[in-house]
Amino acid sequence: MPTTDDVKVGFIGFGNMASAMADGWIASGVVPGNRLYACANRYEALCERTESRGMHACASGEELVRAVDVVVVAIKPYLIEDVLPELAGALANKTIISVAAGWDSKGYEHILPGTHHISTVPNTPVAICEGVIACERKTTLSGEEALLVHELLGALGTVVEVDSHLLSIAGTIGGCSPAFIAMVIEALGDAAVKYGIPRATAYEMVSQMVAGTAKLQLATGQHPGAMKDAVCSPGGTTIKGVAALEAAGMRSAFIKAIDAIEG
Ligand SMILES: NC(=O)C1=CN([C@@H]2O[C@H](COP(=O)(O)OP(=O)(O)OC[C@H]3O[C@@H](n4cnc5c(N)ncnc54)[C@H](O)[C@@H]3O)[C@@H](O)[C@H]2O)C=CC1
Ligand SMILES: O=C(O)[C@@H]1CCC=N1
Repeated sequence: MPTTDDVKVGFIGFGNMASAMADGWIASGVVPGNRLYACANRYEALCERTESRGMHACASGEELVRAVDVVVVAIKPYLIEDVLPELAGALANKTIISVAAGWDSKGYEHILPGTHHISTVPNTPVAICEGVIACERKTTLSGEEALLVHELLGALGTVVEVDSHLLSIAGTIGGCSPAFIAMVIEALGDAAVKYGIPRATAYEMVSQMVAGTAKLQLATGQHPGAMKDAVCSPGGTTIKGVAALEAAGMRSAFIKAIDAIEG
C-alpha cells in the first residue's frame, strides 16, 4: 500500500479543478509534480499544462491508470458514463477519487461495481491549500486507502465528511460559491473604482477584506450577525449600506442561487 511518501496520483481530465488540486499538492509538498500524472482529450494542450508543473502527460486513460496508485476523476460529469467503463479493468485495483458534481457512491457502484471509490466535491481554493472538500462518508475504500485519501485531501484544505443525501448541497456550498464570492469581490471592486480607487488596489483591498472577515469568523466562531452588528455604529455609515442591501434582496438572492442549483 503506498503512502504519501511514494504515492503516484493521476488525473483523468486536467482542467480547472484537476490543475487546482495538482497545484495544491505541489505547493504543500505532499505530492511533488514528478509523482503527478494526467490525461485529457487534447494532448498538446495537456503537455503545456503538465510540463510547467513538472508532471507527466499520458496519451490515454489506460496509460494513466496503469502508471498510478490513485486516480482522480476530473472530467465533466456527463462524460463519466462514456469514459470510465472502458477503463474498468485497469481501475479494478486502484483507489478512485471522484471530484465530479452529482456522482455519489451509488452512481459509481452502478458503472464500476466492486471498485474502490470515494465521491468528493472540492473547490478551486485547493490550489493554495485553502479549499473545502466535501466527501461522502459512504465509500468502498479499504481502511488504509481511506487514511491515505484523507491525508491527500487534508493537504488541500478542510475536509468535510457528509452523509450521502448531503453531498450535493455540501458540494454546491463549497464548490460553486467561490464563483459567487468572486462576483462579490468584482462588484465591490467596481464600486471602489467608481469612487476613484485604481482597480488593482480595489481588488487587493476587497479580497483581503473578504479573507480577513472569513478568518475572523473562523478564529472566533462568532455569529455572522454579531460580526455585522459590530461594524454598524448607531446612526453610522455601514447601516445605510446594510439597509440598501436588504432592499435589493441580497439574502434571498444568495438563497435563490443555491435553489437554482439544488432545486
Ligand atoms: N471547476 C470547479 O470549480 C469544480 C469542478 N468540479 C468538478 O470537476 C470536474 C471537472 O470540471 P472542470 O475542471 O471545471 O472542467 P474543465 O472543462 O476545466 O476540465 C475538464 C477536463 O476534462 C478533459 N477531458 C474531456 N474529455 C475527456 C476524455 N474523454 N478523457 C479525458 N479527459 C477529458 C478536458 O480536456 C479537460 O482537461 C467536473 O466533474 C466538475 O463537476 C467540482 C468542484 C469544483
Ligand atoms: O459548475 C460546475 O458544474 C462545477 C461543479 C461544482 C463547481 N463547479
